[in-house]
Amino acid sequence: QPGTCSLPSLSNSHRKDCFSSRPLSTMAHNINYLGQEEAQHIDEELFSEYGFSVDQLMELAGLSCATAVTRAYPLSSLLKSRPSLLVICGPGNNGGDGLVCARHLKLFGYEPTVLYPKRPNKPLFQGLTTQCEKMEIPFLTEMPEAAVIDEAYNLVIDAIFGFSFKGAVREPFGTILDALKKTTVPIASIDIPSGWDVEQGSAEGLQPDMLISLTAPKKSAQMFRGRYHFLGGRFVPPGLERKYDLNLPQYPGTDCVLQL
Ligand SMILES: NC(=O)C1=CN([C@@H]2O[C@H](COP(=O)(O)OP(=O)(O)OC[C@H]3O[C@@H](n4cnc5c(N)ncnc54)[C@H](O)[C@@H]3O)[C@@H](O)[C@H]2O)[C@@H](O)CC1
Ligand SMILES: [K+]
Repeated sequence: QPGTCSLPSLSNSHRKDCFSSRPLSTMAHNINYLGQEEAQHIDEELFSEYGFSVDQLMELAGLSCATAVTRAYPLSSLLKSRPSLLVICGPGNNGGDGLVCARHLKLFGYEPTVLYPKRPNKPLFQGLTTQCEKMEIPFLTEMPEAAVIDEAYNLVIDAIFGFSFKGAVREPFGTILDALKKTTVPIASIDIPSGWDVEQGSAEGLQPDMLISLTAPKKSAQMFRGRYHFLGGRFVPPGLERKYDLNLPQYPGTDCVLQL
């Protein structure tokens, strides 16, 4: 039931139930869940051997995320009178995906607001920020408290950390993740639920309602217990898919996302 706001139960028994009842499509497909290094190697090869640029893939990744959000939380299903969303962007490429996603969601009729506390001093991210500003997307200067988020937004998009996250969370993101853990509005995580170990996940971490895996799911996606798991980033060349034995399911028609 798209758009309802109850969070999934987190009990261990529930976890097992969910795991064994994963949709047949994913199990039958035997998708290769990537380790952290594998994901980083694929990333490097896309640029070095396959001739892509970062901004090209980021655009496709962010568009996939925005499209997946429209599938799981269509405008008509949102509970608040305004279609408000909070997009929280981190300091790396996952944050860049978030900025692209925010821009497309605005074009799709949503009202995103962005929090972007650590901005890399690189033309790519400066350009993406300018594009959002020109799209009249407001930027917050500080993280709202959990109660304020619950009051103001229908959904939080977590674009804080992706597959390069390692170690203990450094500020200001520790405070941001703590506030997010207290919110009750659904969270949609881009690529990895932020703060999760890329391979092991995190039982005490965020429990997003939605996960959008890009290129291929990472190992921690097996611990995802939310309602919606989508695959996006439909740009993998066949040679790369064979080399890493990705065994990706087929995207329907011309779609840029696939629900797993
Ligand atoms: N190859 C692919 O498939 C693509 C990947 N893209 C995105 O790129 C992401 C990976 O991007 P990056 O490699 O830039 O890395 P991330 O965006 O995962 O994060 C790296 C940033 O987080 C910081 N960081 C890492 N650990 C931290 C910690 N413990 N506390 C605080 N800060 C920490 C790093 O200093 C760095 O600034 C993917 O998850 C995906 O979202 C897309 O943009 C394009 C296609
Ligand atoms: K994330």
